[in-house]
Amino acid sequence: MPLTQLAPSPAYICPHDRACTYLGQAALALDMDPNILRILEQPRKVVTVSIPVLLDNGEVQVLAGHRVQHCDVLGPYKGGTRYHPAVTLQELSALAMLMTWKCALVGIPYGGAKGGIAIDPRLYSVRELERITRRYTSELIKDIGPAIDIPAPDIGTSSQEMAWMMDTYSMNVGHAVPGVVTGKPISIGGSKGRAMATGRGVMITVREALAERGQTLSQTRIAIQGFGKVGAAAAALLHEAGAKIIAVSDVSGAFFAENGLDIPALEGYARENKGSLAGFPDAELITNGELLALPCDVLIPAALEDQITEENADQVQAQIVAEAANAPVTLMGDRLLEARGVTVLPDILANAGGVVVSYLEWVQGQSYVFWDEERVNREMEGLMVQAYQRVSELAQNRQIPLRQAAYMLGVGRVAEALGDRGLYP
Ligand SMILES: NC(=O)c1ccc[n+]([C@@H]2O[C@H](COP(=O)([O-])OP(=O)(O)OC[C@H]3O[C@@H](n4cnc5c(N)ncnc54)[C@H](OP(=O)(O)O)[C@@H]3O)[C@@H](O)[C@H]2O)c1
Ligand SMILES: N[C@@H](CCC(=O)O)C(=O)O
Repeated sequence: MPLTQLAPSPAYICPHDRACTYLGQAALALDMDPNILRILEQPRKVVTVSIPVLLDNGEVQVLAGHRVQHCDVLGPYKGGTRYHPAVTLQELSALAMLMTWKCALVGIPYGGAKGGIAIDPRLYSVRELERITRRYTSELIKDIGPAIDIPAPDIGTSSQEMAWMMDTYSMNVGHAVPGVVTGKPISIGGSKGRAMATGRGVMITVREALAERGQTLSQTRIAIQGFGKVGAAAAALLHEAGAKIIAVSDVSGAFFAENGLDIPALEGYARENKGSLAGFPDAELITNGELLALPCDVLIPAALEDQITEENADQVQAQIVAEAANAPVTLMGDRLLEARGVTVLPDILANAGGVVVSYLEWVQGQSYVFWDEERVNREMEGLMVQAYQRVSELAQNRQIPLRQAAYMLGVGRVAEALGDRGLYP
């Protein structure tokens, strides 16, 4: 297919087609060999396994577990494991591709992957979740490993699932293999700083974007959708840096305070309330949709995909949208924001702090040396600032959006490596 046929079209709406559209744009701008493009459009391996799980009531439920491995040209596949009812192979395929560009953009030697199971983890007991995770890991035993594919947390999973995965893998091979997952507890080789890493990376990219406009985080008004591992960490660090967090949300709704929320109070409330913000008293309850349209300087979607679309992009009042979530803006939403002059900090840049510290965790584990948190944060900040500056410089030189610049850098690095390794082994 000629490259010109891959120009963006509103018909490309599903997550995988959207990812391919951005890839196609980058390929055109890079004048990339069409054979390389054909290879990069498809995942290299898609694994679906059957997971029979014994429920606490004695019934057996059979779940489908997936792992999509997009590209391992630069190193082992890398990416999160998602437990969420909306998980589909097509979604994982798009998210795996994003991981490839993300790792390449920040210059870490990984490819891209994503795995998941279409369940709502809140409907299962801890023991059921353990059985699901262990069986999922056993079924994937030949497809994961420190030199093959290294899972990490994503929506609905945490350091606990990573500990079960590490233990199951280790039992299968007969010795402890901490490097098979990242985002694991510190007691079994996790890294200091990993829990806050994605939120810290978001804070750093927002800070850099503001600095380019001659602004600082202090008193900047920020709305954050999602108060999970990423959203809550971003809120805490931005609040600490002096920003005014005027709204945060979870599935129960959004919580707004014109003069700024008390983020430590929200964190404490969520901790006491099984992670939920439902019923938080010291804020006005609004909807997640209303949060996206609040007058603010920076909007941070940190929950699910497809939150800013052609339906609501016109209502966004922020001047900067920082994609803490993966793919929170649809293709048409992105075009509308761009047309209105809103700066979008793309997911593969803005949320890369998590995988950067995953890499640092893996490096520490491989070398049996563990760093203090200050060192981890410093190393991560160096890679994030460097990536931001390269993306911003290319965007300014070419007069293109930051997303296109980020894709050109990420895709370009992978394409170069693919060409150097040889296309037709
Ligand atoms: N974890 C990482 O290291 C990492 C790194 C890079 C990117 N990301 C991306 O960041 C995003 C969030 O991941 P996470 O790890 O923070 O997941 P998480 O810990 O499971 O948190 C997800 C958050 O989103 C909220 N949410 C879910 N559905 C929602 C809805 N319909 N409307 C509003 N809020 C909703 C959840 O609320 P409830 O708690 O009430 O369900 C929760 O606050 C994902 O796109 C993920 O791929 C994660
Ligand atoms: N799930 C996260 C983290 C991946 C990792 O650390 O491997 C992401 O989307 O970037």
